[in-house]
Amino acid sequence: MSDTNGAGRSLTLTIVGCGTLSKAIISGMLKSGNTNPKSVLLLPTHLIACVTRESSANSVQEALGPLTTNLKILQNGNLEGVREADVVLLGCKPQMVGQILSENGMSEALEDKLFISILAGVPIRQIQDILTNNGTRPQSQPTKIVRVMPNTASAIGESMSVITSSPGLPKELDEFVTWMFDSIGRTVKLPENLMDVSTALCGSGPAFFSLMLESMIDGAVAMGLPRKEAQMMAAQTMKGAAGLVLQGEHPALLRDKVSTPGGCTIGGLLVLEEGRVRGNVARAVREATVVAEQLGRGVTGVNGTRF
Ligand SMILES: NC(=O)C1=CN([C@@H]2O[C@H](COP(=O)(O)OP(=O)(O)OC[C@H]3O[C@@H](n4cnc5c(N)ncnc54)[C@H](OP(=O)(O)O)[C@@H]3O)[C@@H](O)[C@H]2O)C=CC1
Ligand SMILES: O=C(O)[C@@H]1CCC=N1
Repeated sequence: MSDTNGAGRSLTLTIVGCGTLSKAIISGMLKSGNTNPKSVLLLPTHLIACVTRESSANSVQEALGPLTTNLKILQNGNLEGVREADVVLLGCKPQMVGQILSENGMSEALEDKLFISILAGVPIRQIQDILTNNGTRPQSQPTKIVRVMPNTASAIGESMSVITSSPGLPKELDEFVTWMFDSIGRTVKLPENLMDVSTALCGSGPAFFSLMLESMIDGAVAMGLPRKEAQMMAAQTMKGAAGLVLQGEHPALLRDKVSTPGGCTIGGLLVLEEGRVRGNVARAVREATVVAEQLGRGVTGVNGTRF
C-alpha cells in the first residue's frame, strides 16, 4: 500500500480501536508496497485511527506515523472518524462492541459502508443487531459486514487471516478485503461457524507456538547454548519445519523422517509423549475456541477454571 498512487480509486480507512492487532495490520499493509492496480480497484490511501487515551494515540503515531503522511489520529472521535470513512476496521476488545456501535448516529454513519471486524467471538449477526437495535430500527442501506481473523504476524506480512463475508457482498468489496489481507500474509475463506476455532488456531496460535519456542530455548540454554543463538536457532528451525509442511509435507511423515532409529529425536519425542504434549496442545486449542465464543457474548470470568 502506498499513500501516493493512482492505481485504484482511493478511499479512507478508519480504524476504530487501533491497538496491538490493528497497528500490526496497518503497518504490514503500509510496508507491503502492494499497489498492483490489477489486483484491486480500491486503495486505502487515507487512514484515520480512533482511540480514547493519549498514550494510545502516541503509540499509533509512533507505529504508523513514519510509514505514511496520510494518517489522522482521533481521540474520542469514533463518530467523526466513521463519518469520514469509506471503509471501517473495528479493532476494539470484543466487550466494547456494544458501547462503540450503539453511540448515537453511529448506525447512520455506517450505512452502506464496508465494515471489517477483527473481533474474537463477535458474530456478524450481533453487529447487525446492535446497528439496527435488534431489528427495530432498520438501516436504509445496510452496513456491509465482513469478519476477519488475522494474527499478529500481519506486521511482517506473515498473517494467517480467515475471512467470512455477509452474503451478497459486492464483488468489488470482496476483492478489496481479500487484497487487503493478502497483502499481509495468507488468506482463507471459511463459513462463520468456523471463526471461533480459527481464532484459537490462528489468532492465539502465535502465542502457543511462542511457548513451544521458549521451552526449546530454555532446554538448549540449560545444555550450554548461549540464549541469543538458541533463540535464533529455535525460531529458524520452527520456520523451516513450517515451510516444509506448507510445501505439502505431512507433519507425521516429517517427524518420522527426522527420527533416526535408535537416535536422539525419538528419545526426545517420547519424553514429549509422556508429558501428554499432544493432548494438552490440542486441549489448549479447544479451550481457546470455547473461550473465544464467549467473548462476544460478554460472558465474564471466561478463563475461570472449568473443572
Ligand atoms: N492481539 C492479537 O494478536 C489478536 C487480537 N484479536 C482481536 O483484536 C481485537 C483487538 O485486540 P488487541 O489489538 O490485542 O487489543 P488492544 O487492547 O491492544 O487494542 C484495543 C484498542 O481499542 C481502543 N479502544 C478501547 N475503547 C475504545 C473506544 N471506546 N473507542 C475507540 N477505541 C477504543 C484502545 O485504545 P484506548 O484504550 O486508548 O481507547 C486500543 O487501541 C480484539 O477484539 C481481539 O479479539 C484477534 C486476533 C489476534
Ligand atoms: O486472546 C484474545 O482474546 C485475542 C483473540 C485471539 C488472540 N488474541
